[in-house]
Amino acid sequence: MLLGCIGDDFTGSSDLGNTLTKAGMRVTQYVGVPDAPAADDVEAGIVALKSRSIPVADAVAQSLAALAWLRDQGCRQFLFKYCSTFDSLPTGNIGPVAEALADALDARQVLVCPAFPATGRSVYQGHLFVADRLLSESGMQTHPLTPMTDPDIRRWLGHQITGTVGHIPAQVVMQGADITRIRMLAEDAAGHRLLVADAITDDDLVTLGRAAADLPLITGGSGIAMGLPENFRASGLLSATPSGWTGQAGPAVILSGSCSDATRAQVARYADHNAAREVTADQVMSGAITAQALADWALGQGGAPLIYTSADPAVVADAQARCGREVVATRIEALFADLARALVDAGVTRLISAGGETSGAVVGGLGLSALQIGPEIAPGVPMIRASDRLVLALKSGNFGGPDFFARAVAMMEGADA
Ligand SMILES: Nc1ncnc2c1ncn2[C@@H]1O[C@H](COP(=O)(O)OP(=O)(O)O)[C@@H](O)[C@H]1O
Ligand SMILES: O=C(O)[C@@H](O)C(=O)COP(=O)(O)O
Repeated sequence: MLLGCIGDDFTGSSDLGNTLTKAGMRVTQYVGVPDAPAADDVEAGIVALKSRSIPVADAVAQSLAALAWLRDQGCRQFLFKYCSTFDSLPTGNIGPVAEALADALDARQVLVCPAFPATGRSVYQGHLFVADRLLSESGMQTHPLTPMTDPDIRRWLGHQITGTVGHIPAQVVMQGADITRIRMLAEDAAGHRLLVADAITDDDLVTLGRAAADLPLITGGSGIAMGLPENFRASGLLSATPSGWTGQAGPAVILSGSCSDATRAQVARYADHNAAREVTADQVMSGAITAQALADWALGQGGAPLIYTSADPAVVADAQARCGREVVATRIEALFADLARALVDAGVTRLISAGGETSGAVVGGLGLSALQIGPEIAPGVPMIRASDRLVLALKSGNFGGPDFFARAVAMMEGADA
């Protein structure tokens, strides 16, 4: 294994897997820290954690355990993947995990770059944009778990870390990898270890990847990985043969716990023409609905039914105010975990899950350990083979076009979308 990656959620990890696979690496995504060695042919291993919204100390401990396992697999470089919308609280986990990994690796210059231009995320003057909106006006300011109310990534990260934050401006990145490296050294000399890097285009990300060829630790969204495979290829370290992929026939079900604007639009579009069942937070909290009852409903429908808790920000806020943010989230996620297990036990072979925390619960509920990353359904969302009879898609809340669910159902069967 060459590149060792730690993802702070499951959709994010598969997004990273997608970037690395498209750039020609053989990628496996692991569900938590494995207790056995990796297969010999894995070139990039991604340990997917569910550490985005857990207490800081737990996120640090789990990330260090993942790092230790990846080091044991012989990795030469490490990447910490978080969300392209920098999902974290001001007291949150990205900074402390990055600092702990940097300490463990003795890393002096650590890039921090959530940019992912293919999905509209760019970083300019240290500020994160989603398309033409600042992060704090993009819808992310009402995220159920990590409301992003400040678009200045340097300031947000500064709340989280013990050290100081440096900056690599776009004007530097655009001058190429050598000038970028010189700026990184200057930031290091000024005492900054975590360096927020601007990136507006894929070319900027490739430049940053080239500039980071010798760095032990890189952090960011999946975009920051774009330039890394080429560094390994240029050193003659990558195998030329891509791994094969086949689709999966059989029953399909869609589960959606994401409340993002994009997912709610996808839910509305899909529900217009397909069997769809909404589950409310109150039904989950009161126990009025069970996973088995929902599985029975889904299995009785034709086509690929959708079960969703996705709701408007006001509805979510109301449930959280009455029951507590974490309690509601935990109960809904537990329902999705039980539901996923019941569906797969009953013969479902294609499962699509929308939402990072939701997908973590789904994959956890299925008791999976290693996932093969396949072709892309939409930017940031690959198909994933979980076993010889189960194919998954783990969709980030914000990703995919309005017809994502129908497209995923078709592509996962092996049909053209
Ligand atoms: N109706 C609802 N009320 C309150 N919380 C909800 C509701 N539906 C989903 N949630 C919770 O909101 C969170 C959504 O996060 P996630 O699945 O990561 O989606 P995203 O990818 O959009 O961030 C989950 O913890 C989920 O359980
Ligand atoms: O970087 C991204 O935007 C995604 O890969 C990601 O991390 C997904 O997180 P969710 O939006 O919570 O699904």
